Amino acid sequence: MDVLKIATAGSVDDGKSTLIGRLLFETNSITTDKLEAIMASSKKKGLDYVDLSLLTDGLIAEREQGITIDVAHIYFSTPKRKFIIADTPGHFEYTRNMVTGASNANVSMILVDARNGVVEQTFRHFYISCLLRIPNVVVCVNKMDLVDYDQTTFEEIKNAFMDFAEKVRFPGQEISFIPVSSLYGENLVHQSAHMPWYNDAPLLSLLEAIPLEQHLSEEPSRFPVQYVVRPKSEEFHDYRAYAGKVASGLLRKGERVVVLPSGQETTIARIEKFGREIEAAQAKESVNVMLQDDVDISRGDMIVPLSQLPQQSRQLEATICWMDKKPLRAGSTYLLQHGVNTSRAKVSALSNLIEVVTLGADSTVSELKLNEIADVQLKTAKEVFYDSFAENRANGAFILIDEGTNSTVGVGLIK
Ligand SMILES: Nc1nc2c(ncn2[C@@H]2O[C@H](COP(=O)(O)OP(=O)(O)OP(=O)(O)O)[C@@H](O)[C@H]2O)c(=O)[nH]1
Repeated sequence: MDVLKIATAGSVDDGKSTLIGRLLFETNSITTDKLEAIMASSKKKGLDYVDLSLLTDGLIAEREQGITIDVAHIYFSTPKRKFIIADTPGHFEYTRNMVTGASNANVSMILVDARNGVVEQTFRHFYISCLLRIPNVVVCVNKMDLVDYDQTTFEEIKNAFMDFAEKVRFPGQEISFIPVSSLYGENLVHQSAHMPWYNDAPLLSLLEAIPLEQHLSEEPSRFPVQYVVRPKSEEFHDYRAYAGKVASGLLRKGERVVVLPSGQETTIARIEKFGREIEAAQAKESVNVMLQDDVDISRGDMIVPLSQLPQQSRQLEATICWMDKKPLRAGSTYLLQHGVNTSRAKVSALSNLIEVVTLGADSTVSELKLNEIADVQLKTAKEVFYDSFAENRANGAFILIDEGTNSTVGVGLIK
């Protein structure tokens, strides 16, 4: 069964936790003991309904204690599909979590409170969804019960959103709107009786029907080597394979390839998956690759087709989303992690600070503060073999790490 990855976003109190809780409840994804616990705490809080937001809020509390993960992943499934929701807190300063949670999402689900309409945070989340080239955006206009299920309110929000979206969306990006009430479970799994003017599918049906990305296999093929397989046993002493996950494209047996960074040419002799030979491996498949010639390969090297070589440089131009309290300044040095490779990188220039709401760009930038987005130029110590993010999501993104604290401080999308 395929898996749809959803990144959620909204401002504080838009109802994200309630929506996710309700979706889990209505798809029977909550265990009896959890449900009983939620019912008990709802009662204790004096509520006359079951507060399903307690379910995901509980996960967030667990996460905050755990410290190690920024984004909670919530799993559920229907007979048609499996779903993973990356739940990111809605607060302004947590946009960074949204960036890390959303980086390989199929869908960005953006919540809008029907009473407040489109707010700055909505623009920001949509802008980031576009930067990350998330192919589907679903805007849930929530709390429709609090605006008397009014169609005009919904249409106005939709128009305001689209006025902005038309300026930043990329070709092929799908945007849908659904009026919902998460508290009462309307238009989530079942059609709402209160909104007969809305004739499209409820949220779950829409999520079940979203096509998964097919284009990954059409991208240039990139195979980063995760480790070299050389069994110790006598019986296998000639066996040598390179294990990894195809980052993009299609890797074919018999294809002429180049090993980077060494530049040695060879041919793919055999591809194995779970010990069985296959003719080709596609994006996201984990396989062992065997080569015709004895080449020297180590972890972090990349196997690419001779006919589709990536760019190669020590100077990168990228759009950066900054995620650290300490601002980014020109001249600073970071660790740049690109796939399984790392290199030290120095910020040589900063430009075009994006004003997300007005879409203006300030060309004179001295520093980049938390949550800000701008263009940077980087000089790396090692050669980087990259594609532009627009061409190849997997090989066109990197993160910047602060060497002192070892934390991720920025996400870069290569131009
Ligand atoms: N009337 C009404 N209230 C709702 C609806 N959805 C959520 N709420 C209420 O709005 C408040 C905030 O909901 P949450 O689900 O906690 O909001 P959130 O977006 O997860 O908030 P954070 O976790 O702080 O980002 C709660 O009191 C919910 O009961 C809705 O559809 N209708």
